[in-house]
Amino acid sequence: MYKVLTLNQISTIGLDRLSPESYEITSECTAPDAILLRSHKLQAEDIAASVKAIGRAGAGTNNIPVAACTDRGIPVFNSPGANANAVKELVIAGLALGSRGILPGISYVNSLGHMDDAGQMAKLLEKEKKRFKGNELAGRTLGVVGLGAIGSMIANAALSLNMHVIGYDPALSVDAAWRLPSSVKKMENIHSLFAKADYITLHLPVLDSTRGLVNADLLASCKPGCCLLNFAREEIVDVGAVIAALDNGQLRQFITDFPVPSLIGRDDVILMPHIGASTDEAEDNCAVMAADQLADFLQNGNIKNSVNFPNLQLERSGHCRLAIANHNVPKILGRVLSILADADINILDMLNKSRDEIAYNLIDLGADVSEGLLAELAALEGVINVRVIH
Ligand SMILES: NC(=O)c1ccc[n+]([C@@H]2O[C@H](COP(=O)([O-])OP(=O)(O)OC[C@H]3O[C@@H](n4cnc5c(N)ncnc54)[C@H](O)[C@@H]3O)[C@@H](O)[C@H]2O)c1
Ligand SMILES: O=C(O)CC[C@@H](O)C(=O)O
Repeated sequence: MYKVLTLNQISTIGLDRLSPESYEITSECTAPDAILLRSHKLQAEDIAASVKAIGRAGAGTNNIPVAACTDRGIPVFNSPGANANAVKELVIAGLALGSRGILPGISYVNSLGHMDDAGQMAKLLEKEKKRFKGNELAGRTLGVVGLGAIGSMIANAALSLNMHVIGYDPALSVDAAWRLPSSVKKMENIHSLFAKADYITLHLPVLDSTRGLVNADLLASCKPGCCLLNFAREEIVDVGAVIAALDNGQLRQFITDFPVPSLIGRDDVILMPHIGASTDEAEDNCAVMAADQLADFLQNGNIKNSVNFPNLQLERSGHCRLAIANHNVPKILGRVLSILADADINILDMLNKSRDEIAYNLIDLGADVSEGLLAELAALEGVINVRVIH
């Protein structure tokens, strides 16, 4: 029986993938085998020694101490693309809110509760509606920073709204490049994207290299009157610099899913409570993906969509499987194999892959391994953890 600790509310459609015969799902547990979470800020010291894997039902993993997990040989999984459509739809809504007087228009109408004559109200609205005029998106240029799962969907949607789309992504994957229509113009650097776009939308992860990326220097290069949308992460944008750019007219509007107190109460800011992925569909998709990945790791040692371990899948064969995480240095696998050979244990299949400083091995054996042999493998220099899976 595996114990899975949930640290946020996870869709039941996802949790139902973990059958009650094999899994106990609990929101309180001192020795879980795995943790399943959404945006809960997880501290390294709160990850019990029993934890073998962490599943993030969502895209961003900046709420998880990934480096500490890697050191401890714990794979961290996310659910890439599973909530991309939800974010895309909210960004399209953001573009509409940023181009038309929708929110002030609604507030104005709601302020007329004291009127009881429909004819008079209609007359007043016809007189006042010029205050809420906007511009169309068609013909404007949208700059998309980060052309992954979300950015590429938004680029496609904006093209279908007859916008011009330019994009910047210095680490674009081959798969993401295939998803992008050729009419999306790739920019050489982020400054030229900021200089050309009427609307700029951010869809990149927060990393050491992207923290504070949108700063006073970058904002100084944007087209005066530009509208900036941040549905990526708070830390990517220097809010003080955004407020200064709004005050001096460089930016016309800031629309974000990450409110902070200094942004509240401004007419040129639209704030949402981190609801980019808050749809039934996205929550179900993310939970299903995260639960399936955790189950395949716990039951088979397979790894798919980990942010710190190599992807690795091997059909099951033989009597049992060893899953070994080790530091990515020479000779460790050789030593493991020689211990197995000395114990007369036949290897039926195996796979070994590395990613940065970590290596991971799946080894299918023709016979069971004793506790003593497992301890011998675990004690090898460079081995981080060893698991036998029956
Ligand atoms: N508001 C929300 O609720 C919500 C929901 C989902 C994701 N997100 C955020 O959006 C981010 C993107 O999600 P995704 O699913 O598209 O991820 P993704 O991994 O598919 O795409 C991210 C893209 O950003 C690119 N990138 C990395 N560094 C960059 C840089 N310096 N400049 C430009 N591009 C860069 C990567 O190459 C990649 O193509 C997530 O990391 C998360 O922080 C927010
Ligand atoms: O879980 C959420 O509600 C938000 C998730 C989102 O920020 C993500 O990075 O996928």
